[in-house]
Amino acid sequence: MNAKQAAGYKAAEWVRDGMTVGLGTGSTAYYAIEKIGEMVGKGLKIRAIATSNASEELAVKYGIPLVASSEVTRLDIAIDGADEVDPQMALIKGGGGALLREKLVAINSDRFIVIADSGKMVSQLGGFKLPIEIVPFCYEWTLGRLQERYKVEIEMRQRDGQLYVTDNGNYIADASFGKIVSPGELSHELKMTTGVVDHGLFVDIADTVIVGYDDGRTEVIGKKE
Ligand SMILES: O=C(CO)[C@H](O)[C@H](O)COP(=O)(O)O
Repeated sequence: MNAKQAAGYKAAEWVRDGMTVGLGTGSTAYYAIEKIGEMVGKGLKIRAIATSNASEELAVKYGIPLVASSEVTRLDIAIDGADEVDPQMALIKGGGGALLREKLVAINSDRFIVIADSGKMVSQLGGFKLPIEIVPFCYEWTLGRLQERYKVEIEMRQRDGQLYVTDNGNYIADASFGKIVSPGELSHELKMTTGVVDHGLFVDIADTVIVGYDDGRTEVIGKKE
């Protein structure tokens, strides 16, 4: 068992009969979805909302019943990966481009469990490029305003030589902050920038972090039991 698998499988222990579950995106969330699928196969009764088209496909593959957002007011639990986790459980997410749906699902869940291999734990956020989701209309102006304001390298994410397009039809700009001194302030400021839809800073959202290690051990850190 690898570190991501250990964390993903451990998180599935919090999923109980009758719950509505948010399914994250990425290679760590993959293992949680796989395990939950196995539990559903053995009779667990849940409904789920996926944070990306890719995770929705996985849920279908593993036989996890999906529910429309119109039928749900709140989720019981959401389980998702992260690119960086600091000691206050603030996160950088969005390496896989799903940050907007991930944040929507996380903030509408009674419990948000982050699953991460130990390499994601950092003393200060910012080593990983911060993904910022921006609208395609006049995106060059939004990019320019961000570069002017923060004076750090910010580049448009590309895939196959084209601008990367999110599941929501937006673009992503990746910002190399290096060190983020005040994640809360930056989060608020970015959110106030016209043209920015959302960004990958998740501050005061995570309830629990499950850290996975290469030897298969896990460590549970958190505000909630
Ligand atoms: O935020 C995400 C996707 O938008 C992922 O959760 C994050 O990038 C971590 O991915 P992985 O588990 O593959 O390392």
